[in-house]
Amino acid sequence: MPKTVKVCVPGTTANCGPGFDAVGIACTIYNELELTLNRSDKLNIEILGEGRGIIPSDEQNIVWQAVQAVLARTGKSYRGAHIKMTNNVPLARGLGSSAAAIVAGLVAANAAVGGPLSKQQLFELATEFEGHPDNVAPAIFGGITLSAVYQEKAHCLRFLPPGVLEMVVAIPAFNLSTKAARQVLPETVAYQDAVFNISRTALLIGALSQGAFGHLQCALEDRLHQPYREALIPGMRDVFQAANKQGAYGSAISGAGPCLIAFTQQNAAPIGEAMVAAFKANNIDATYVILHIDQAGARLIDA
Ligand SMILES: Nc1ncnc2c1ncn2[C@@H]1O[C@H](COP(=O)(O)OP(=O)(O)O)[C@@H](O)[C@H]1O
Ligand SMILES: N[C@@H](CCOP(=O)(O)O)C(=O)O
Repeated sequence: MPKTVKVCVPGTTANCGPGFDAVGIACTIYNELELTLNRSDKLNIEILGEGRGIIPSDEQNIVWQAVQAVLARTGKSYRGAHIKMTNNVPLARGLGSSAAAIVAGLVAANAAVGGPLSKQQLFELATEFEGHPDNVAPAIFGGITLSAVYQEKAHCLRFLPPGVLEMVVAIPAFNLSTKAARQVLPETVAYQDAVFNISRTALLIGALSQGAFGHLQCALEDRLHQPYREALIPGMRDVFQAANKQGAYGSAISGAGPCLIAFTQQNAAPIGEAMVAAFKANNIDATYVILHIDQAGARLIDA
């Protein structure tokens, strides 16, 4: 009887303002994946929840491609599988659905063949797949992650802030693929803008690691991606202002957008409602969710 493995992987919010392609946070919104490898040559992919009817259910599926990458790396060969995914992370909204899918495939395949690869090896594979480490790092390790690629190897440090930090995410009713949101970015930036972002990123990590959240208003400022992506997210500045007016510490684009995220320790629901109303005033329907930091990252659960 082929063994079924089941994994749970968090969605993630990347960048956190100035930390473009480097900072990420695992969030309490999850996708689940069941994987059963078999000796047939039939690939059967069942998709429930977000992405049903949209995500490819053949060899093009990135979960299956991630599974194949682990099999190739570990010298195993299976052409048949049953994959069942139950997705809560919305697609192409800036909450790391592609990273969650890749990490789910890697972690499940590794477990299915006896767990030969370490978390660090899975992180390196995941970074190659995704092209940037900031979503896959928190999806694998949980918490707040700082990552960089050095000599073709992905490095990551993870920490948790002291105190409870709530994340209010306004989810507008339109998609924005990360690819499209990267295409609007310039090839080069001004020296002053680079310096501006270095100071904000340094302050951001200090504020998050020390629980000095009062610095977030300044620390979430960014000049490397948000100004260029603003045109793709109608009402962005109004939504930030609405959240801040309700007492949020600060706000940013979640990942490549279009979700916008506000950080707070109180008043989360009024902040979410104000963000939705500000989107509405710009003719954009939206909903909101209140998320916390997922501490564990991708994990095996009982099948
Ligand atoms: N569970 C999944 N299984 C397979 N592919 C997925 C899954 N979730 C997302 N994807 C792929 O990732 C794409 C979205 O990735 P991306 O544009 O990076 O946005 P984000 O990661 O912010 O949600 C989807 O259009 C789809 O092709
Ligand atoms: N650093 C990336 C993050 C993309 O995150 P996603 O959740 O939108 O996939 C970028 O800003 O392009």
